[in-house]
Amino acid sequence: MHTTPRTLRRFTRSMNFHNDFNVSFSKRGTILGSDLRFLLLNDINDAAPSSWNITNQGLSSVLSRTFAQDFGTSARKEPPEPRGLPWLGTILSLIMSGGAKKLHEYVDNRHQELGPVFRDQIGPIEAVFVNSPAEYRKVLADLAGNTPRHFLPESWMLYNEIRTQNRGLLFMDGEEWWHYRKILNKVMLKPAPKTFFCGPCQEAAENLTKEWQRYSRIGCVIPNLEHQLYQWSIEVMLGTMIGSQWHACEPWLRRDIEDVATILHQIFTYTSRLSMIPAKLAMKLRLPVWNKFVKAADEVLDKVRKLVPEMIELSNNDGLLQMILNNGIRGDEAVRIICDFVVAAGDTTSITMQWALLLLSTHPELQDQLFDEIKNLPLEDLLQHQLLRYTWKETLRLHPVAPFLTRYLPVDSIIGGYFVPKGDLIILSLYSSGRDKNNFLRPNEFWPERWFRTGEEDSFTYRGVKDARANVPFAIGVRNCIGQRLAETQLSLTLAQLIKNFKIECENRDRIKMILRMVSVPSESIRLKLIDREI
Ligand code: HEM
Repeated sequence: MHTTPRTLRRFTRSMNFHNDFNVSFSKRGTILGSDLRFLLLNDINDAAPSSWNITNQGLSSVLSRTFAQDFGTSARKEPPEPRGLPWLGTILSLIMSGGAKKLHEYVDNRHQELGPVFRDQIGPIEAVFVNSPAEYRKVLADLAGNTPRHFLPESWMLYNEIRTQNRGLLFMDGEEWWHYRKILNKVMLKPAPKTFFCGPCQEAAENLTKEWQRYSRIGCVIPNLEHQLYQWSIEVMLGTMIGSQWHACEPWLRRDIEDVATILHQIFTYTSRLSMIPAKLAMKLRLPVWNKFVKAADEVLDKVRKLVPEMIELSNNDGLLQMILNNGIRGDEAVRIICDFVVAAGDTTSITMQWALLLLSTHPELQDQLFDEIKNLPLEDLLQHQLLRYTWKETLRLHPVAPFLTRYLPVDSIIGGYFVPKGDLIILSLYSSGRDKNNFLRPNEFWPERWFRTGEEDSFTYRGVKDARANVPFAIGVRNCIGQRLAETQLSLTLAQLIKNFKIECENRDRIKMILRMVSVPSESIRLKLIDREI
């Protein structure tokens, strides 16, 4: 029998288990199994008061109690594992099922074979995969701790290291992350920001519509759809930063928007290619893809770094940028945070919009219904329009931009009845839970109306949803998406604007599949055709 690293690790784990785990029953943390900051964020959408300092000691006692409760009723069981080869794990099975671009399907099949929790080693990455709505909340909100840590692409970590770059929220950890996150929660996740997101989002929606009318009028397919939507999402991000002055300075910044969109697009392509090779090896071998990645990352960060002071000059007090500065984030700190906003916003909203347009093209009757219901609504009412919201919500269920959410757990835990030692990587399989018949009726169907509720406020049911917790495309807990409100506003207003002006068709919709290139993207360029609506 081979003694694989995995066998050794298991042995070590079993030896350490009783020593490592400190079951303490401190009186701190009275809300058992819940992260206090999470409750605060999700109930009132605000940050914790700065005086409220939850210590790690307090946290570990809360977590210890959660664990102790679970552990009291569960025997210590290891998650099931597929058969793999020593050192390589199951990477060959993944390659045979289509490679990294089909990882979501590979993982889905494994869940069907091994259940909602399993452990796998895919090449250098070993993780516990979880597909269980009840466990999602537990992992993201309870077990991940006060300053959750997530997995980051090795290529980006290495880049930051060789360039000694300090980066924004996405790359921060611990108390540093919480310091900035608290401030940004206040500015970006309070209910009010919707109103200051509205102007730039609507302006970008109108610009996109005007641009696309050029193609609808001559009856041709929208050229470079992917690139145009990258530009649209960067325009929204910069517009939100600048505020009401945006309209006046947008023409000056148009060239910058185009440049940033082009480079960002390249970065995602290179990052995704690098995810197949150890980044250090790619760097040592000076592979062209590594060199191109570094050049593109240098260019985009440099460009945004130069743009920020210009934007500060141009902006009014009502832009996100001034709000960030007024709340005490200054100079280089603001620059690095904004750089990462631009990077994080670039692909997420643009790719979600591509999927939404593709799905709408298969449902002309839904387009007509939406058109009739929204054509005369003012902006604020558009944001409240349920079917419009459910359209992008349903899009994200079927095509979550981030099909896997990741957390490193700070304490030994029980997940789905299985023991998971602290420090292990947990991967939540959103793609699988979004298409699971246990969670959704007719799970593979695009059916936005499924989200309509019936019954009383405290005992409602959904038309086609059995377990709404299975759909968390922006994550939940303290480390959820900081751009969620902005993305929601942007998606609702732009979809509304496009539906009001066009009938949406697609020439190649039957050929398009979902593949992974870091995020979930269409397998080929969508050939979108727009027909002007008679208003
Ligand atoms: C459809 C659009 C979007 C989706 C589905 C999405 C999804 C997510 C998810 C799932 C996370 C959490 C990652 C984790 O749990 O580790 C996240 C984090 C983040 N998102 Fe978004 N996002 C979207 C749009 C945006 C936009 C427009 C921005 C611009 C401000 C943004 C900025 C960020 C940042 C900075 C983080 C890191 C937060 C932190 O670590 O504290 N996102 N996003």
